[in-house]
Order: sequence, then C-alpha cells, then structure tokens
Amino acid sequence: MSTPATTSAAPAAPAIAPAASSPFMNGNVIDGKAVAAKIREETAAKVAELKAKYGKVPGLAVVIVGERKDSQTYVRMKKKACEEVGIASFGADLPDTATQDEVLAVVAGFNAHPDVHGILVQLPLPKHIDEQAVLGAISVEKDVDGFHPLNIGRLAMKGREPLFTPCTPLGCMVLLERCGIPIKGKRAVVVGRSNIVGMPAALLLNKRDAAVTVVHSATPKADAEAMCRQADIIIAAAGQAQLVRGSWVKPGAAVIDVGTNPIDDKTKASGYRLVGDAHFEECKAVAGAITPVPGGVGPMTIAILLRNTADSGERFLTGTVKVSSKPQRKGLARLLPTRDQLASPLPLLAAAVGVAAGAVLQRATAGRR
Ligand SMILES: Nc1nc(=O)c2c([nH]1)NC[C@@H]1CN(c3ccc(C(=O)N[C@@H](CCC(=O)O)C(=O)O)cc3)C=[N+]21
Repeated sequence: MSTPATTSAAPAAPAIAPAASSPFMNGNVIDGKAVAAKIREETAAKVAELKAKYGKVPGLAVVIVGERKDSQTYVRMKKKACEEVGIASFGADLPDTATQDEVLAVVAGFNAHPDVHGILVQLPLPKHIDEQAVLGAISVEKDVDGFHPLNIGRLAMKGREPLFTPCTPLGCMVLLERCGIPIKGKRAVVVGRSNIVGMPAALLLNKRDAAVTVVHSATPKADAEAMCRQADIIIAAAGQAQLVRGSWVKPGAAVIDVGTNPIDDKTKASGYRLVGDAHFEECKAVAGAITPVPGGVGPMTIAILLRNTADSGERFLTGTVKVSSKPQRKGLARLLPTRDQLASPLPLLAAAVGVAAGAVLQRATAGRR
C-alpha cells in the first residue's frame, strides 16, 4: 500500500519486518478474519463432538434492550455466527421502554433455562437501566461476556482463573498468540480503561506476564505518546478515531486496534467508513504487526464469544458446573459464603454485594415467578 500524504509527523522509518511470520499475517498486517475463522472452525468441531456425545448443543441467549441500530446489527451477526457453528441461539428483544425489573426477569429466566449455557446482554443499555445490576444478575456460570464482578475479580487475581474472560480482550491475546508475538516479559501499553475492553485487557496482559501501563483520558497526550513509544505491544481501545499516530509506535512493535469509529467518507455509498483508534497507514509503516479495521479485532470478538459459549456448554453437559444456574440457597444460607467464595476473598466481597442485590431482586420479581 502507498503511504498517503498526511498532516502528521509520521516517522521516516523503513518498513519493519513482521515480528513473526505466521499464516495469519500478510506482511505485517494481522488477518483477524482468518484467525477468527480458525477459532470458529475449532468451536464447530467442539460443538459437533458435544452433540454426538450428549445429544445436546451449547446455547447462547442474547438480550437486547432498545432499538439502537448498531446493537441490532451486532446481535444479528452474533445469531448468524451461532448458527454457523451449531450453537443454539435464544433471544429477547425488549423495547426502549422496558423497566429494569423486566430486564432482570428476562435474565432470571435465562439463568434458569437448562438449554442456555451463555447469556449476553448487549451493551450499552438504555440510560434508565442500571447496567451494574443487570450484569451482576447474570449467573456467573453463564457469563460468556466475562463482565460479572466475580469473573473480573478472578481475572485480576494471581492464582485465580475466571470462568470466562471478556471476548474482545481475549480476542486481542489470541491474535498475538496465533501470530507468534510474545507477551511474557514484554512491555504493553493499553490506551483506554473502559470496563469492557481497556481494563480487562490490562488485567489479561498482566496475567500473561507483560509489564502493563494504562493511559487514558486524564493522561497528557505527550505522556501517552512517550509511554506508547516504549511498548512492545500497544492495545488501542480509547474510542477515539486515529488517536495513536505513527510517531507513538516503537519500530517493530505490535499494534492491536480495538476501535471501530465511523468517519465521513464521501467516496462510500454509505457516506462513512470505519477507522480504528490507531492511524493505520502511519502505524503500519512502523509496526512489526498491526490489526486493520475492519477485519482485525472485530471478527475475533464474535469468534471468542462462540468459543466461550461452547466451553460453557461443555462444562454444563459434562457436569463440571450445575445445570440449574445456581443452587438455590434459601434464608440465612444465602448469607454464608460458598466454598469457592471462601477460597477467593475479593470475589467474596463482590458476592456479598450480590447477595444484598439478590435479596432486593427476589422481592422485586417475586410477583412474576
Ligand atoms: N455485551 C456486549 N458484548 C459485546 O461483545 C459487545 C457489546 N455488548 N456491545 C457492542 C460491542 C461491539 N462488538 C463488536 C462485535 C463485532 C464487531 C465486528 O465484527 N466488526 C467487523 C466490522 C463490522 C462492520 O463492518 O460493521 C470488523 O471489525 O471487521 C465489532 C464490534 C461487540 N460488542
């Protein structure tokens, strides 16, 4: 590709050899679609195996509240992807006007549904709905998005493993791994600290033994740039179009771009095109490996969701977790920690909050059940 004339001070660095040669790279560009296709293929094989052994397939429930067009597109893509690998898909479409209790009741229904092994509540939720309450109500054993506080808590802790790891950050790690890019002992900078990408990405990199720095909206840009320039791996997840410039990238570093920002493009019929949080052409000229947008991290998010769902189905069907989402703990027993919770104190704290919320929830939805 030619380097476009841009206004920025792109370094005059020569093209750097890819950090690793991999069947999933074209030059230094990581083919996220190809890695995702491979993960889906592996997932389809697992689903077929479970079906042959147990006569059942993993099931994913997707809950969508409101009429956001982008959310509807993503949900449609997820359902189609489920079909392709043989995962059963369930859904609930609630109107913008749905109350929090209605959303919680839908989640409770899927928590109890024996053929549903994964539950995803599409984000963002309408403003009048408490996201924390809804995500916390998803059975931790069905939390395929990995957003439940118990799963995040375990991701943060040494010697603990979450049941599920958030799909987009895990997709970033799988891209690095399948392209032969080392993480252990390397310097990583995560640009952005959102709950769904930046923060869990930083926790995951830390778990994989990288030295991790997080920069964000309160970091002076010059500092963010200087820290990025030290990084072997940059994860760009700021939600700002083309924030990471070529001058931010150390020659040979890997740039994993999580952004999907629509920008005006009069040459497209739609009037826009998607760009990442990194300036692709500038960064590509310096990086050892870089993900494009689209065709990079995006397809991995869905592939990992399918893989998480298949893993969950496997745990349920093999009896590694209980089929009814949570053993019903009545009365005072609910206040006592479970054995698992006793083994990890931080999630215990989260669980204590959960018990309180659960008590409120039970009262709130008692009339419905
Ligand atoms: N609970 C929850 N879990 C999510 O995982 C979740 C969510 N809420 N809310 C919205 C974001 C966004 N998201 C994407 C999924 C696929 C692509 C994807 O496949 N993108 C294609 C391009 C698609 C296009 O062209 O529009 C690509 O990058 O190649 C992008 C973004 C999942 N999300």
